[in-house]
Amino acid sequence: MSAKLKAGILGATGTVGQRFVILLSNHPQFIVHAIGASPRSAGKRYFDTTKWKMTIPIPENVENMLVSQCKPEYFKECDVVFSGLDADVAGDIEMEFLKADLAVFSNAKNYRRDPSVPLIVPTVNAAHFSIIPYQRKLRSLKKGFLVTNANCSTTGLVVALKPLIDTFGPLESVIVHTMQAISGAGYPGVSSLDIFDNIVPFISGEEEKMEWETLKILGEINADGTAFDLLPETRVSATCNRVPVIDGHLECVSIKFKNQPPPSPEQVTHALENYESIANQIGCYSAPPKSIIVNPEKDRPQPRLDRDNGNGYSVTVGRVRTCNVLDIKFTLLVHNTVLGAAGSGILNAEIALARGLIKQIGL
Ligand SMILES: NC(=O)C1=CN([C@@H]2O[C@H](COP(=O)(O)OP(=O)(O)OC[C@H]3O[C@@H](n4cnc5c(N)ncnc54)[C@H](OP(=O)(O)O)[C@@H]3O)[C@@H](O)[C@H]2O)C=CC1
Ligand SMILES: N[C@@H](CC(=O)OP(=O)(O)O)C(=O)O
Repeated sequence: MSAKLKAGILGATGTVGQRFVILLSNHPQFIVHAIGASPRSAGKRYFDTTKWKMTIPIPENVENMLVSQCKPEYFKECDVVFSGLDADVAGDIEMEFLKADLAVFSNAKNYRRDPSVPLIVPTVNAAHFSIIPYQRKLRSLKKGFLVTNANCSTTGLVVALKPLIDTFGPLESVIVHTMQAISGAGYPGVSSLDIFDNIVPFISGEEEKMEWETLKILGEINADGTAFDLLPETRVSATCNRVPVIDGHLECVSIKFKNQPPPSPEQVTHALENYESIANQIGCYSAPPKSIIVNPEKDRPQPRLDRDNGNGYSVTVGRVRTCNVLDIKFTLLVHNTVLGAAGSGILNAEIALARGLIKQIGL
């Protein structure tokens, strides 16, 4: 395959869409070919209709592109379609794109629980791509498929839990408290009067998503690639808070292992530091050199200082220590719009490409 694959972005004007635009500029395998948003934006130049909130300018190849409606006919030349659509509309639109036999990588929550749709955090459960042949058969697709990535807070959590389960066996319980950035709520999102000088101890639906998605992602796919088995026996309890930070979700995690006695904090640190994901092993362009960075300083990770580690694709862990109630506790940080959203979609597409699942249109 020589030329770059043509990428479409649905919801290109939004918080996640803007991150897609940044991460795809200068990508060696994908080039932005079509962008879509709501009827409010359709027909306008990207520069004119987007409330650009990134700290670097709009890439030149996209600023003058015309935004189209999110209809498959405008994206039929795209080899891959990334969706950063609002969940209120993602369900219907993504299904139309799937029916048009396009390869869709979705950030929205709508299909994460679908039994034939994989929920993939690229540095955790790339093995779940094996459901795609079954999904295609089920829906009579030749080259299209739908892959979802996870809720942003769930993403950070499962990256840290994966090497611990692999090394020390099943977890009995996980208790997590989040401090989530405002960019997680999109734009304009949380009103300044609610979040300035304040913390909001509620994010609608977030705790339920963390508690359920963790079990699908860390569970197994069955031997014939036709179903997911949720992680058995592990109970997850999440409490989610919105804090006045722009990007980067911080999470305080306590865990109890099934096998006793549990590993020491040093053994846990070693397992986290030495974790290598499939995305690394196959040499994906966006895979960070280390999926997990353990920072030994006593007051890290911190959102402003650590969210860009691994270009936003690494999860940073710190404060690994004994828990007096469960076994081990630690703090982690995930960049919510990179690994927690657009970055996962792109890295998932890189893995799908390496696995031969994406067929270039016109070749
Ligand atoms: N922000 C984050 O950290 C994360 C977000 N997600 C998920 O990603 C998705 C996008 O989130 P986010 O970027 O924050 O949201 P935003 O509200 O910032 O952006 C929403 C996007 O959807 C488009 N849109 C709205 N209505 C329609 C419509 N009727 N037809 C077509 N397009 C429409 C908007 O276009 P327009 O500008 O024209 O209105 C905009 O491009 C959501 O499903 C969210 O849950 C997932 C993980 C993390
Ligand atoms: N709810 C997350 C962002 C998000 O949109 O998540 P989801 O894709 O699971 O709906 C946050 O507020 O930080």
